[in-house]
Amino acid sequence: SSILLNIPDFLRQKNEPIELPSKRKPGHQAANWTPWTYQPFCIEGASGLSKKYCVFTKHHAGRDSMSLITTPEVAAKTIEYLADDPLSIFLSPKQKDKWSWANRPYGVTDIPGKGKGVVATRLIRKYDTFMIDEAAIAADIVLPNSMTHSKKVQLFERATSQLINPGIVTNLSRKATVGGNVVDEVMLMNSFDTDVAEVPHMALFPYVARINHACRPNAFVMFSPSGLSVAIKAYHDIQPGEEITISYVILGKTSADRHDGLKRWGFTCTCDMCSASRSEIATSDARRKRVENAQKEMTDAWRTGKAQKAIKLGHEIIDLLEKEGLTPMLTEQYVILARLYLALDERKEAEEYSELALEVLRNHGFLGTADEEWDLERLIRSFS
Ligand SMILES: C[S@@+](CC[C@H](N)C(=O)[O-])C[C@H]1O[C@@H](n2cnc3c(N)ncnc32)[C@H](O)[C@@H]1O
Repeated sequence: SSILLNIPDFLRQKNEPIELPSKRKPGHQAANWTPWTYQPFCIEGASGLSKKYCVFTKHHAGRDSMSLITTPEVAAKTIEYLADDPLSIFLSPKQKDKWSWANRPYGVTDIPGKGKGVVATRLIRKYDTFMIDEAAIAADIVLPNSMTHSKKVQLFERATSQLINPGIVTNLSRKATVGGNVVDEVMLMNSFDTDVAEVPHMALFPYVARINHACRPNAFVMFSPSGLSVAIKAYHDIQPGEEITISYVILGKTSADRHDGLKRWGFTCTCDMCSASRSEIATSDARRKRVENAQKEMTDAWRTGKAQKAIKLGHEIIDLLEKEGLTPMLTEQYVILARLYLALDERKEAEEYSELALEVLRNHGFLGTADEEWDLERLIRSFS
């Protein structure tokens, strides 16, 4: 078998009840698997893949505890992030003072046709950060393909059972029957793609996992540098009673592409845009297709020295994005226009578009929480 021997398991007599590996006792001399709470439990990948994947659990990390299913290399790189305080990452000192985990402006409730969902219980203001969450489980994305099903299930079950509160994960299963498993019923339908130590992982954020998808969402997800915590921010004012939604797929896609992107989540989307009339969907798709084509034309025009044409296309794209309500996608266009104007030595226009880009970026929280100085040059440098 390619399962690496786990000594405590190996020594266990047949029929002996399965026990979790012993936890480090407080004050006890640290074992060599520090800082993890349990001895890492490892399984090799499929034959031909030399990588081994292990479960690394840490209690009192994240919300209460966190399990990573990843390579020892990635696990080693995440150690420096385990004590991160997500409030300091996502909130300004003033916002942090006002933050309360108990007094949340939303609740979880049944939503017809979608299972459960999250609904605002108070007014949530445009650009407010109103939910902060930390991964309970994060797993290397190649795992679902590179291993036999039973090995995967073993790793995910171990990752879950070693958490302080496994219910936070298992409660997300929509199956009423017992005998299911975490990977098929919870991870695949509830996790988000995130980079951990620059390696793509799927991460389960138990509170965010209750937020349903909408193609024109009222909120969005921001990841921390470690990829292990997230903040949810409002795109616009959200009224009490309104369902909170995020997009599970990249913004700006046509209905067919959104449909493809949502396949792995295993549901037929019933959001406003998916249930709109054929003609409304066609109008929106036509604009989005035009954005894609105009972006290509703009790049070509720029490459062949037709700066005026590129600028004209840039304005057309901005107009289409505004009509589609795709504000976050405007920043890139503003930056491109700033660069084009700068190249033509039209400094005033360049500054104008740089200001517009910075405003959207700042509002969305992408410039961090500190009052750093940003100007045209720095903006262009960071985007090139
Ligand atoms: C991340 S979970 C969201 C919370 C979930 N509704 C629950 O009850 O736990 C994703 C699942 O919610 C449902 N869902 C999310 N967005 C939906 C939508 N726009 N239309 C229909 N079902 C949706 C699907 O069953 C999907 O697999």
